[in-house]
Order: sequence, then structure tokens, then C-alpha cells
Amino acid sequence: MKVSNIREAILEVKALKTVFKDRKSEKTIVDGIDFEIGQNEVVALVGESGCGKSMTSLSIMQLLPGDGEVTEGEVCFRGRNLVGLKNKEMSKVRGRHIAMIFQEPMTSLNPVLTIGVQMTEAIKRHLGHTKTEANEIADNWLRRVGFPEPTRIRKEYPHRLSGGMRQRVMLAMSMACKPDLLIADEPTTALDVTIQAQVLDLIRDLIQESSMSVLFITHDLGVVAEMAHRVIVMYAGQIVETADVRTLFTSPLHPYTKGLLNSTPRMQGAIEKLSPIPGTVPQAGNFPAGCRFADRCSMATEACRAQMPELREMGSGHKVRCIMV
Ligand SMILES: Nc1ncnc2c1ncn2[C@@H]1O[C@H](COP(=O)(O)OP(=O)(O)OP(=O)(O)O)[C@@H](O)[C@H]1O
Repeated sequence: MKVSNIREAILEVKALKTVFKDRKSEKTIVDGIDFEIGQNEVVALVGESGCGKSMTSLSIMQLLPGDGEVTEGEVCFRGRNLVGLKNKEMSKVRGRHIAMIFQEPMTSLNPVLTIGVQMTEAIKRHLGHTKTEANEIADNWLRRVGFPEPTRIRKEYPHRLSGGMRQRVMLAMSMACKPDLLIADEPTTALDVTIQAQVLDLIRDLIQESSMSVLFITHDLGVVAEMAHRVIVMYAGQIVETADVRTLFTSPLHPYTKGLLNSTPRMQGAIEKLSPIPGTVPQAGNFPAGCRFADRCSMATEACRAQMPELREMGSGHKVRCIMV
């Protein structure tokens, strides 16, 4: 997507630390991350499975599973820290100001209620509309996401729809309350390739038509190139590189980012050999003391293993956590 001038930050994540605790152990899943999302900006959060992307988004939404807790840092939405907010207060923010769509829409759809009931409930609760108005808004949004007969879709139960239809319903439901920020966590990963492309096109159109900001979580760099203004690369619970999308693709600095790019097929150009990154992401609770990528990095030296590298500013918002650059 075209890079826009970055405007006022609507979300500021400051030194966020998320921990899973049980009686026997304590694991730090998100380890002191800082980032901002500007008005109308699309920020992609990328990294391999298990890097902590989903836990970052669930920490923002205050929707961490049972043993998870934000132990340090702040999540400021329009200047207000959401960490520790009472559930009643937080539920006014969720859906209305920050909406989230997941890889599997059934996570957020109630299987025993019709699409119409779920959509209109949210519209009535968050925007204070009457039932008739809410039905009309729901129909308009369902039409917008590609259902020519919205009234029929409203009467359906979620399980009667295909995965792609459910994801479009979720988008309509999220958009109907006009959120300021949409968090999309791998929204197309579970869909067939052709349906993936349709849903991505739709999300891109909706972003361009509205003034909302988006945190787009994906492991697919092809999707990042199409959707995002700025990219945050996460590895083992930390940010290892961040830059605007063009800089990240043309001048990546961190060996992990380079590895991700080398293992991603390009859509244009000569057929090239793809080289997957050797090894696997270290498990939370078992991170090495120095650079967490060192064991998979061909450039690593003793110095890399001795001390955790800082995230350093390299100019124009390009930051990298590596002592070798
Ligand atoms: N309920 C849980 N209890 C303890 N640890 C968990 C729990 N859920 C996730 N984790 C751990 O948190 C770490 C980060 O997981 P997370 O789901 O955020 O990764 P991710 O980057 O989003 O990966 P994916 O793309 O597979 O969703 C992983 O090491 C995972 O094992």
C-alpha cells in the first residue's frame, strides 16, 4: 500500500510484557515491546509461528487466555491505558473502538444465534440505534462485503456459511460499529487461495474507504507487501526490526528478516531458489541469554551470544536489534 504521512498515534504500546504463569513455571511470551499505530495507518506484525504475534494482539484487547497476564507496560488507546481496565469498561472499547477479526471467525461468532441477531445486538449496544436502524445498517454492510441478499444472510446461523462467507460476515460486523482500530489476526490463513485473495481485496478496499487504523498480523510477507505501510518483525517475543514497508523489503538489516524474505516466493521476477531459515523458534521460558536468533544465524559470533542486543534506530524509523549491522 502507498505510504501515507504518519499522523497522530492512536495506539501506543509501551514496554509491554506478557507472562503466562502457573504453579510450576513462569514464561514471558511478549518481552518488552514498543510500537505505535498512526491514524489510518496499516501496520503489519510478522514472524514465524510462536513468535508472540497473537499474544501481542490479545494483550492489546485484554483478552488473554486464563494464565496469561500483562505484567509490565502500557497499551494506550487515544492516550488512555487499557491495561488493568475493568471488564465493563473494556467491553465498551472492544467492538466499538477496537475490533478484532481472527483466523477462524467461529472464535467470535456465537453458533446458537443468527448472524442478524449478533450484528444488530452489537450495533444497538455500541451505537445506540433502534432495531429497525440496526437492521438497515447490518444489511448495508452485508451488501458491502458481497452478499446481494443481506436479509437472507441475517437469518442464517454461522455454521450454515462457508469459511469465506463467515469471514466476510465478521468484517461486516466489525465495520458496522465503525472502529478506530481493526486488529486482523491471520484473517485469510484458513481460507482457500482464491477466497483469500477476495477477502484481502475486500479488507484493502474497506481500509481505503475508512479512516481506521489496522494492525495486520500475518506470517505471509506477500500479504504484507500488499496491505501495510509499516512492518514490525517479531522474534521470540521481541521486536527485531521495524521499518516502512518499502525499506523493509528493499533494505532489510536483521538476518531474521532477510531469512524470512529469502524463504518467501516473490510474485514477479525470475524463479529463484527459496531457502528456509534453519532450525526453529526457541520456546518461551527457554530463551537464550544473548541474541535470541543467534542459534539460527550464520553471522552469529560469541559477542551475539554474550549480551542481548538493543533495538537501535538506524534512521527514518528503521530500527534493528542486531550488533552485526
Ligand atoms: N495458553 C497458553 N499458555 C501458555 N503459553 C501459551 C499459550 N498460548 C500460547 N502460548 C505460547 O506463547 C508463545 C507465542 O504464541 P503466539 O500464539 O502469540 O504466537 P504467534 O506468533 O501468534 O504464532 P501463530 O502464528 O502460530 O499464532 C508460544 O511459545 C506459545 O507456545
